[in-house]
Amino acid sequence: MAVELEDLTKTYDSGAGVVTALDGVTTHFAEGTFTAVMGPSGSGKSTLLHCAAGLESPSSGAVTIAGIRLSDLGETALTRLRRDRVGFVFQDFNLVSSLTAAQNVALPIRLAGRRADDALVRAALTEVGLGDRAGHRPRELSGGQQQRVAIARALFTRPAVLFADEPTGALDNRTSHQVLELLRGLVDRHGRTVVMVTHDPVAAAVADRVVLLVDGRITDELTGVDAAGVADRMTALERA
Ligand SMILES: Nc1ncnc2c1ncn2[C@@H]1O[C@H](COP(=O)(O)OP(=O)(O)OP(=O)(O)O)[C@@H](O)[C@H]1O
Repeated sequence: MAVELEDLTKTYDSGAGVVTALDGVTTHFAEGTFTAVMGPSGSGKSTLLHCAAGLESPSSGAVTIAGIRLSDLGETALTRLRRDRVGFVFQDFNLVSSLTAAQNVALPIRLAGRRADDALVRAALTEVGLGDRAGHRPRELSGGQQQRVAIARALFTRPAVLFADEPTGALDNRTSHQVLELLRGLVDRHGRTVVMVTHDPVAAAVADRVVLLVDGRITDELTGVDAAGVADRMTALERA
C-alpha cells in the first residue's frame, strides 16, 4: 500500500475557537492508482493532503507511507522521508523563476547536498514531455508546461506517492486536460500513485476513485463515474 490513513483527526486551535478539519479519516491509496479528493470548500481536503504527505502532523491517528509509520520517525528521518518518498505539486507550480527547468528539477536534490545526474534530470523532463525545454526558464514556458516541470521535480526521487493540491486550478481547460492526461499516463504507464485534490468534476473523472469529504469526514467514494456523475453527486452534497 502506498499510503494508509488510520482514524486521522486534525484540529486547529485558533483565536476564534477550535476547528475540526479532519474528523476520523480512514482510507488508503494503493500503489499504481489515481485518487481524486473532492468536497465543499473548508471540508478538509488540503489538510488531508498535508497530513498524508507528512507536511503537517495530525492531532491523532496514523499515517503510513510505503510501510513506514510517520509517527515512528524523528525530525531528521521525517524530513528525509518527505524529500525522498513523497512528491507534492501545488496549484501555482512553485518554480524558482531564475532557474531553468532542469535546475528546478534538480533543486531539491541539490538542497539536500547531493548531485543530480544530468541524464536523469533530462529523463525526468522527457517523462513529462519537456525533454526539449530543459534550458528554458519558467517565464519562457506556458502554465501547463510549468506545472509539468513541477511534476517532474516532484517525481525525481521516485516517491511512493505524488500528492497534487488543485494542480489544474490555475490552468485553462485545454492545458488542464494535458496535465490530467500526463498524470493518468504516469499511473497507467509508469505505475505511479497519484492523489489529487480538485474542485473540478472533469478532473476528478480522470481518477480511478473519487473520495468525497464533508466536514472532515469521508462520506462517499465513487468509482467508474464520468464528469456528469461526479458533478451530480457534488450538487447533491451541496444541497444536503
Ligand atoms: N492553519 C489553520 N488554522 C486554523 N484553521 C485552519 C487552518 N488550516 C485549515 N483550517 C480550517 O480547517 C478547515 C479545513 O480546511 P482545508 O483548507 O483543509 O479545507 P479545503 O477543503 O481544502 O478547502 P478549500 O476547498 O476552500 O481549499 C477549514 O475550516 C479551515 O478554515
